[in-house]
Amino acid sequence: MALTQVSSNKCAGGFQKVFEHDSVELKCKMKFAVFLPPKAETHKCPVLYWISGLTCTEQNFITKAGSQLAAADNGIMVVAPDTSPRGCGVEGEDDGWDLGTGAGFYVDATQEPWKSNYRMYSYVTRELPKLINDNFPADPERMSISGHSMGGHGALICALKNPGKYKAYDATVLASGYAGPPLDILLDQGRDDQFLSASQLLPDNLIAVCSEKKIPVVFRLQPGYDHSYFFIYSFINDHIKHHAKYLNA
Ligand SMILES: N[C@@H](CCC(=O)N[C@@H](CS)C(=O)NCC(=O)O)C(=O)O
Repeated sequence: MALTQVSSNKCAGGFQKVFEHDSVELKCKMKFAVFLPPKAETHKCPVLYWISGLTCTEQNFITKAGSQLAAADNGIMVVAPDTSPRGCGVEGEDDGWDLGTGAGFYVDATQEPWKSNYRMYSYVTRELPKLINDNFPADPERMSISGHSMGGHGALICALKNPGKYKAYDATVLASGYAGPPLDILLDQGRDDQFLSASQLLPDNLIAVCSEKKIPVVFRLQPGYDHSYFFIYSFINDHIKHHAKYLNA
């Protein structure tokens, strides 16, 4: 599958790049960002997939989260795709900010008019990893997944539906039916997150299930922080290190 380079910037000793390609699953052009640490010049590297939240593109994480220095230090490639198909002309896809364009929810839609394009689950778990493994110095045996908000939920459903595929987990939803290899969840939540006070995020449910199932979870309620990338920027180093512990083991 042909990749077109959209941009390339030297960053943290490596390169922050963006590529475009024709997606088979989504039937449209898709962009994704890839950070290549200096180590990738000479070695195969593990890959951390980051999936973003509502309204994001491949740009939000790479321009706002400040992940590149920690990824360079730990020799980790970071792949951040767009959050939905775009420009497919699906009826209703631009009617609201929380469904459709910029809001693909990392699921494979089953109903018309969504089902032929809105296949973000297959895109992030199959098409994109194959593309990365075929075109970059990636070690296909060492991948993990993390995300924010819609992407935090997406990261956990990808992990739970593919036991053993991802080496580390970092998400905000229930793990009650999980029966795969051990999980180790690091969960940061801003105490002043506007979606938390609107009861749209339910970290207490995750904590309850994890204690019941004896799944290790470190939950940190961070005073004063909201839902924004300023919050992500503040704690991304801990999350990169958390993933590196497993990816570089
Ligand atoms: N409804 C608001 C909120 C959207 C929002 O908070 N999106 C989060 C993910 S759920 C985000 O990462 N926004 C992009 C950014 O802050 O760069 C909007 O449309 O701007």
